[in-house]
Amino acid sequence: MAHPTVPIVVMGVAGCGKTTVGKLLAERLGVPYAEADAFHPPANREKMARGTPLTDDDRRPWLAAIGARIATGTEHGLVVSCSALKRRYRDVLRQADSRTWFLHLVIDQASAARRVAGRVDHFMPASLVTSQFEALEPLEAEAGLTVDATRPPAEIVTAVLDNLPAPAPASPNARTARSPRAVDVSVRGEQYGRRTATNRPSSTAVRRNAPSTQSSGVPQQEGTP
Ligand SMILES: Nc1ncnc2c1ncn2[C@@H]1O[C@H](COP(=O)(O)OP(=O)(O)O)[C@@H](O)[C@H]1O
Ligand SMILES: O=C(O)[C@H](O)[C@@H](O)[C@H](O)[C@H](O)COP(=O)(O)O
Repeated sequence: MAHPTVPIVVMGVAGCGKTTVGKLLAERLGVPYAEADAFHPPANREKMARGTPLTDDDRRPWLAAIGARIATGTEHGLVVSCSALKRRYRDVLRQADSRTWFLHLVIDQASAARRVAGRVDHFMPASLVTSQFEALEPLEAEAGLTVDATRPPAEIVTAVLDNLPAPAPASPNARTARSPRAVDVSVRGEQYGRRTATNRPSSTAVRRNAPSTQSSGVPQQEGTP
């Protein structure tokens, strides 16, 4: 059965697992999944395939298209992958629906490069991973969750399900709905701030981002428990 949610954007640098985790999360929620790569104009994909990073101007139509998809997805829920590397890119997506909630999959550069290099049939070369980290502005004081991307995908999805805000009713006012309330959750048993009865501790390294909190997560190495 479909589990209606706020629009969820799975964000982070290339190779962090946006597609892998996003698809699994959408499946668990029973909501549609949209892949950000499908929204790139062909010129963007060709540029990246040549090993040239995209500029803000290159990303503008891509973000607008993803925003348009978010704006039409409020009724049935949506999980969309989008690197959304800079805060102002995320602002574009929040403008589409102010309830938009971000899952930042945090990964170290070596692991991301290894994953991208190991991927076959994908236009993104590993040489672009450095530029992705240069552009990255981590999710901070924004509605969402920061999770260690080297945890198993199923564990990451469980952490999301544990922390996802209840959706405001889908309505014509959805675009002006308030953002979820600011709450922190524990990180590997350590208390990083307030917790409420609705937030169960999770064994996955997570941080719930919110407008009044700072994130300071330390990503774990691939394969660590
Ligand atoms: N949590 C994870 N643990 C181990 N490997 C992963 C994980 N998430 C993704 N991968 C692998 O890393 C590679 C990149 O994942 P992908 O989902 O394509 O990332 P992105 O969409 O962010 O570029 C793929 O080979 C995928 O199988
Ligand atoms: O903004 C960008 O520079 C690109 O959109 C980039 O962030 C994205 O990562 C590529 O589309 C590769 O796709 P993957 O993230 O799936 O590797």
